[in-house]
Parts: sequence; C-alpha cells; structure tokens
Amino acid sequence: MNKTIPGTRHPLHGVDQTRRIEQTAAQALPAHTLMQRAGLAVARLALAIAPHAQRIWIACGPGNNGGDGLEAAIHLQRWGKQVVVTWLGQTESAPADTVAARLRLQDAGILVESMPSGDFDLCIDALLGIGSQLREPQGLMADWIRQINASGAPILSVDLPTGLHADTGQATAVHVQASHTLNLLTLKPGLFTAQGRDAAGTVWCDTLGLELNVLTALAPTAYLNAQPIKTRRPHASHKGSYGDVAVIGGAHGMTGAALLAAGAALYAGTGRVFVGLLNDQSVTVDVRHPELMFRPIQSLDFSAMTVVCGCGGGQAVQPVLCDVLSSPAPVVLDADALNVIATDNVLQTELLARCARQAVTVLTPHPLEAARLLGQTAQQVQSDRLTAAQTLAQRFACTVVLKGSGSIIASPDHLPVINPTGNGRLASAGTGDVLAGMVGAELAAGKTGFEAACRAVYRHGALADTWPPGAPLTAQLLVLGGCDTACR
Ligand SMILES: NC(=O)C1=CN([C@@H]2O[C@H](COP(=O)(O)OP(=O)(O)OC[C@H]3O[C@@H](n4cnc5c(N)ncnc54)[C@H](O)[C@@H]3O)[C@@H](O)[C@H]2O)[C@@H](O)CC1
Ligand SMILES: Nc1ncnc2c1ncn2[C@@H]1O[C@H](COP(=O)(O)OP(=O)(O)O)[C@@H](O)[C@H]1O
Ligand SMILES: [K+]
Repeated sequence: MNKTIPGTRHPLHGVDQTRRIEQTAAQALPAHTLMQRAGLAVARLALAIAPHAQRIWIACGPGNNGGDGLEAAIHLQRWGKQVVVTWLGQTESAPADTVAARLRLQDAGILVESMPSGDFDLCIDALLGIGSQLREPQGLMADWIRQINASGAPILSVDLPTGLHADTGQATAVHVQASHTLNLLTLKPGLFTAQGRDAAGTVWCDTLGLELNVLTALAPTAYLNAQPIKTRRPHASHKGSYGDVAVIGGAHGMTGAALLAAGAALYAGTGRVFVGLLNDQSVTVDVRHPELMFRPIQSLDFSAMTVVCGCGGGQAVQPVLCDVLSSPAPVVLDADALNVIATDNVLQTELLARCARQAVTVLTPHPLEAARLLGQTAQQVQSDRLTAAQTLAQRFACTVVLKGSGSIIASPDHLPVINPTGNGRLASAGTGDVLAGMVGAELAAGKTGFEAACRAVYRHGALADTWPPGAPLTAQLLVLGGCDTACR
C-alpha cells in the first residue's frame, strides 16, 4: 500500500478500465481472493491512521464496496477492536463476493447492527465505490453519510468517498468527506479534480497484489502531472537563449492583468519580455519591473517571439487577434482572447487554420471560458472536466489547460494530465494571468505546447502549496515567488 506521492506521474484509471483490470486479476486467483485482500488492506490502513481507535464503525453498502468493509471488520475485530458493522445489503441480492464475506463475518461471530449508536474513534465508509451512480443517496444511505461526516472521528473511505464519481470527481449533494481514501487496484481520476480533492482527503492506493503487466496492459484514462525536471542554465548562454515573450492585453482599467502575465514570464526566466497594451494610456515603464519593455502593438514582430494574448484584453483584443492567430509564433490564448474567439466564427476559423498548420497554441480557459467556447454552461463543463478539456483540445487541435481544482491539461496527441498541485488560495483575481505568463516562458524556452502547459501548471500550483501558512497570497506575490521554482 502506498500513499500517493505528489509529483509522480501516476496512471489514473476510470471505472471501465478498473472493471476490466479487476476481471483479469480475479480470473487468475481463487474465488473471493481480491475482496479478502481489499478487506485486509482497509484494516491495515485503519490501524495506521488511527492506531489507538477502539470503537470503529464500518458502514457497508449493498455491493462489493460493502463487501470490502465486511472483510475489514473481521480483521479489525481479530486485532482487538470493537467493531460496529451496519450493512445495507441483503444476502439474497448481494454480489457473490459480498455474500461470501457476509458468511465469514457471521463465522467470526460479528453481528450486523441495524443502526450505529454511540461515539466512534474511526468511521470506515464502505457504502459505495465504483458502482456508485450519480443519483442522490436516500434513506439510510443518506442518514449514514451524514452521521459519518458529523462523527468528528477520522473517516477512511474504501476505494472512493461515497457519493463521489470515480471518473469525473462530481459529487452528489450528500457525500462523504473523508480524511483518507484507500483506492483499490487503481487510482481513480475523480479523486484529483472537481470535488474530488475536497472529498477524498489523503489518497492511498493498494494494487492488491496485481501483476504489473495486468495494470499496464490497458492505457490509463489520464495521468497525474509530474514534477517538472529542473534544467540548469548553461554557462555559455545569453538572454537570446531564453526567448522573447510579448504580452498583449491590458485594455482600459485592466493594465494590471497584462503586467502580471509579463512579470510572471520574466520571473520564470524569459530572456526579454515586451508588453503591448490595448489601452491608449501611455504607460512606458513598470517601476517595480523596469526590465519590461513597453511597445506599440503594431511594432511587435510576432514572428520572432512567443505571444501571450488576452490577459485583461476586454473587447479591445478583437482587432489584434487576427494578426496573432495568423502568426507563426507560439501563442498562449487566455481570458478575453478566448471570450472573443467564442463569439467570432471568423476567429475560430483562424484558430483552426493555425492549429492545422501546427503552430504551437495553448488555450488556458477557466470553466466559464471553456463553456463559452464549447457552447455549454460552466456547470456542464465542471460535471466532466476531463471530457470538456479533451473535447476542446480535439476541436481546436491544440493544447488546452482547463483551470480550477485539479487543472486538466489536454491535447489531441497525449493522454490528459490532471494537475495535483495548487489549492484554494489560488482562487483570487489575477492568478490566471500569472499562469499564462508562466506558460509563455516555457514556450519561449522551446518547450512544446503540452510540455509547457504541464510544467507551468505544476509550478504555479506548487508555489501556492509551499506558500507560508498565514501569509497573504496575491497574484503579484505569486509573480515574485515564481523565481523560486523557475528551472533556469
Ligand atoms: N469484486 C471484487 O473482487 C472486488 C471489488 N472491489 C470493490 O467493489 C467495489 C465495486 O463494487 P460494485 O460494483 O458492487 O459497486 P458498489 O459497491 O460501489 O455499488 C453498487 C451498489 O450500490 C447501489 N448504488 C449505486 N449508486 C447508488 C446510489 N447513488 N444510492 C444508493 N445505492 C446506490 C447499486 O444499486 C449496487 O447495489 C469497488 O469500488 C471496490 O470497493 C475491490 O475490493 C476489488 C475486488
Ligand atoms: N482550488 C484551487 N485549486 C487549485 N488551483 C486553483 C484553485 N482555484 C483557482 N486555482 C487556479 O488559479 C488560477 C485562477 O485563474 P483564473 O480563474 O483565470 O483567474 P484570473 O482570471 O483572475 O487570473 C488558475 O490557474 C486555477 O487553476
Ligand atoms: K466508499
């Protein structure tokens, strides 16, 4: 059993692949073995996270997730714990492995209680796993979820927090909020995006003795984003070795967005950073960042630089988008560049043409921007973030970063990646502009669109994860912190 190590490129498997893996694994083993191994793994982790727990409630559901809970109860009782087992299943209708576990529970002399009573030192949520359907839990199931959440005890969820969907990270209104989740056989993508991060707590995985070739025979659904490898700056290098970035944005009243993106590109190691403002104010210097060079947009040579376009762009970005899209420059399209493209068929055709000639392009929408591009609502995007990001990447044939909790990086040529870094402290104005600048810096240094997006998104989130507790975290401070993680 392993704690999920942050920064490792773990494969993630959805429900369909997990079921196929489970079938292959089960066929090679005596009947009920996998569930017995699952129960033992749950019991072991229970001891590890709550070694002094005496009274343990194991809430078991009607399917095989419940069976895992019954198996765990047998071990915990054997190890001297007082187990309280409640079960929503029936021997006549439960799956075969679970019926076998129920009989073993009986043989061990453990009674199934109709209701949990008293206080508990640990709750084990074995109500629903990958068989969970996105319908609101009712009756006893809903009552027990609420009781688990209100118990005040550590909560260990078996395979998934009940109510969370394994593929999407969408949760029913009533769902378990675990302190630990033990994934069985495979890590599931839904734990790392949308509501998954909040529901799952610390994620563990036990592959139940699975042969590696069974796991690797199927392509995963996605990967967890890996920590980027740091590269040293060669001694014999100069500013031209690290590329130029031009930030186009900052319409009237939104200059700050362009400056944030430009500052982020600078601190992430770009050789030279230019700013083309979309307002008629004659800003010629940013005194905090005198390295930035301000230029009229028409004077910028897009053929020789990476362009980050749209940060604080407003509608004013529209007239320059045609030139940006038709240029050979690697381009990051953010914020209002995306909003304008979403409403303009001509620009959409330009974007498609650009991607067809394989000009490097990264779109960095938040869920509402993605929804506008897809003609959906933000809620629809959030209900299946992996699919939304992949659909956008396919539609425009380029790299897409769907931002938010568990940002998704998708491209037509790669399996999608879910980013494990970042936290709610990033949810403040301007942090997306900082990300756009960081992606621009990676492109200017010669990375592909997908690599640049993966590296920048990881670093951006890691900055927030290592930020001193209690210290304010604003977009501008994030810019300044960017030099800590820049590779070059
Ligand atoms: N069979 C085996 O050998 C193994 C099974 N495993 C466990 O089995 C789980 C999958 O088991 P199942 O396929 O039986 O699925 P689950 O046990 O996750 O759920 C299926 C049951 O829950 C009910 N249900 C689904 N959604 C509901 C909702 N919203 N409200 C109320 N009831 C709902 C279904 O009608 C069905 O009875 C895994 O998550 C894992 O915990 C693992 O232990 C690996 C080995
Ligand atoms: N809860 C969270 N966990 C991880 N990252 C987050 C979270 N909330 C916001 N972020 C990140 O913060 C940034 C916000 O970007 P965006 O919504 O475009 O804001 P703005 O337009 O104000 O800059 C994105 O990179 C997003 O992924
Ligand atoms: K569960």
